[in-house]
This record gives sequence, structure tokens and C-alpha cells, in this order.
Amino acid sequence: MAEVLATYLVHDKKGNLEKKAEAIALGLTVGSWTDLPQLEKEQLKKHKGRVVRVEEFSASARVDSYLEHKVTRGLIQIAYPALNFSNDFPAILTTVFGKLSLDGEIKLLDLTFDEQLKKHYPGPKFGIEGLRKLTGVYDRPFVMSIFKGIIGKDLTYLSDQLKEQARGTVDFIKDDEILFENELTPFAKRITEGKRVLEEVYEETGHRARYAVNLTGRTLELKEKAKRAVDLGADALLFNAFAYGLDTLQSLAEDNDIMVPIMAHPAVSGATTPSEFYGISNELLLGKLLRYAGADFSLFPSPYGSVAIAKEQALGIRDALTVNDSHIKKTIPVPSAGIYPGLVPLLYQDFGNDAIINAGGGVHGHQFGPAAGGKAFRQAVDAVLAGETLENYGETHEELKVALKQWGSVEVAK
Ligand SMILES: CSCCC(=O)C(=O)COP(=O)(O)O
Ligand SMILES: [Mg+2]
Repeated sequence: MAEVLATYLVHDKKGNLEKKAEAIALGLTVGSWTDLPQLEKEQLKKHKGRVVRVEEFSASARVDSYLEHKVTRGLIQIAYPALNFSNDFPAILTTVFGKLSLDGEIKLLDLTFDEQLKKHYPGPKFGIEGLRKLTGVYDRPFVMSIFKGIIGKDLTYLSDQLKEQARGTVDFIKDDEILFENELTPFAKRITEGKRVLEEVYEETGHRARYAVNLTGRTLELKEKAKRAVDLGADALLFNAFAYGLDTLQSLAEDNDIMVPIMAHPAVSGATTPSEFYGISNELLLGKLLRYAGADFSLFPSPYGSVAIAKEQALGIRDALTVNDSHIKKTIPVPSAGIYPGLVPLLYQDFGNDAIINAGGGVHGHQFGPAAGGKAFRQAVDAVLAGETLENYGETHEELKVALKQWGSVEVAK
């Protein structure tokens, strides 16, 4: 019988994890907080959650100074029968972490889907391989830049900024996630004008950048809007996946009329992920679930920039996005926020070729402007691939030299 296996980290004040696990397995399936007479019935047994593992952590971890009380800390794994839910994110998340997410110190670390269940999740339409084919860029990390300071500015300003970014030879350019439908730079105009500008830069330089426009608005209007974007020639869609929910992302990803890559932004996920005691792990939310729901790109805070997460978590996201996982294509990791060229060696060490170096301030803040900012990133990537230090490479590459002077660089520990 198909199941979803949930792994939880618990901090339990009562100190009996076996009992807690049984209570969850029963309470989230056929039972309640009190005995129910009909539980004895044979027919309900196939619906009951199954405790798979209870692991109490060592005694040294029992007293938690933050909490100022004794807790028993450990892992619990429970398998939930697929019989209980329809095979979709809302039903699964409500089953495994619905009421439970409100009930004490418990964090959902991972979910494992049976192969049978997994078949219903499309995964990315393009995936890393598809993005490589689309762009013809195979042998290096991609570089992406983010529009900045567009709110309150008109289409001419946006077009100029787009042109400068594209001249910086970045591979992708994305809207900032906070740019919504507005009169000055309407969605449809951003796409058509963006296309025109990027074509112009291609003719001028031979370099083609791709623009991800922010798909926003009411949930029920998104599909039609996305299809319109495709008809207008959009290259890719940026999507605030956690403001809308994973199921909405999935419905866009599995629609064959929306044949463009989808870039998932992590906005709002931080309301769920940072606590050790509550919420859902970064690895699950920004890694596995985004991938299953169909994101081609997953943006997440890098371990180094202005909105950093623990390195272990960032690498865990990377792994969840890129490990071989049945039919589901790989999602490209996009470690972001506060990235500047001097961080490229570190990012390359952690994320390798199959990643995107993504920056807003680190492109636009360059002393010589965004075109130089983009070039400085591309030069930093070239330096790393050539096995040279950024400083050496900067001697013959002016844009990188200036960026290093401006923001410095971080040594890579060998
Ligand atoms: C927290 S990951 C998303 C980063 C983001 O949205 C962004 O705009 C980063 O801009 P920055 O100027 O920090 O590169
Ligand atoms: Mg942003």
C-alpha cells in the first residue's frame, strides 16, 4: 500500500517520544485526543498512521537553555497511508503537518513519496538539462541579474536597465519579486518591450539574455495570464511560489500551454523555515517540494550573502534539487541575496557548474554601471574555471578588478 513517510524533529516536554509518535500516528489519521470506540473496527486499521522510527538524541542534548526547561529531543518517522488523501500537496501537507504544525515543538524535516505517488508530480518541464539546451551554455554556472529600483519608474527606465544588464553578458535577467502589475510597467509591455530590447542587444553584441517576468495577480487568473505571457514571447516566468502555494505552482508547471521555464522565488518561505523547533525544513520546502511541484529554478539564500542560511541547509537544498530522483528532472539551484563577484569562488566550490550566480546589488552597484557589473561576474566565473585567483585575473580584466576593489573577495579554504 502506497504511503508518504514524514520525518519530524521533536522537542518533547513530556519526555516519551514513543508515546508521542503513536499519538501523532493515530491523531492525524483515524483517532483523536481521546479514545474513540469505533477505532477497534478492523476496517480502520488500513487508514492508521504507522510509526516507523523513534530515535531519542543523546542525554547531553536534553536540556535546552533557550527553552529553560527539560526536553527530550529526537526524530520521529511516521508513514501515512495514501488511502487517506488525494494525491496533491494540499491534502498531503494537511495530513502530515496540518494540525500538527500548531501543536508544540515539532518541525517537519522531510517527506518521502512512494514511486506510485511520485508519478503524479510533474517536476520541472525543462530542468537543468533543458535550460542548458535552451541557452546553449553547457560548461559553466549561469549568471543572472535582477532588476533593481524599478518600482515607480516607467517602461523607458526599465528598458534601459534591461539593456545595460544584457550588455553585461548575463544569461538570465529577472524581475524583482516585488514588482507587481502596475500602470508604469505593465506585465504585457514588460514582455514585448523586453523582447525587443534583448533582440537589439543580441544584434549588437551576439549575446542573448533571457528575461523572467514576474507572474502575479489573483490565483485564479494566473494560468490565463501565463498563457498570454507565452503567446507574447516571454522567455521565463518568475513566481512567488510560497505566497501562492505549491499546488498553484504545480498547476502552472503541468500545463502544456505554458511551455517556458518557471523560476520559484522563496519570498514568504522564511515565515516557515528558520526555527529549529517549528515549521518545515529549508531542504524540504525550497528543495524537494519545489522540485516536485515543477520549479525549473529554485532561489534561496546562499550561506554567504546578506540573507544567509546555514551552509549545511543550503547544501541540503542543492542536493534535494539535483539528486537523481526517478522521472523528476533536476531543478537548478540559485543561491542568492547579497552576492558580489568576490564570492564566486566560494559559490563555485559549493554549488559547482550546475547552479546560477544571481545578483541584484552586486550588478547594479558596480562603480561603472550594470553592464560592467554583469561582466565582472562573468569574469569571476572564467577565472575560477581557469583555476586562477580573482586577483590575478582582475589584473587583465578591468570590470572584475574594480568589483574586487569595491567589495573585496572571500578566500576559499582548500
Ligand atoms: C533570498 S533569495 C532572493 C534574493 C532576491 O530576491 C534579491 O532580490 C537579491 O537581491 P540582491 O541585491 O541582494 O542581490
Ligand atoms: Mg528580490
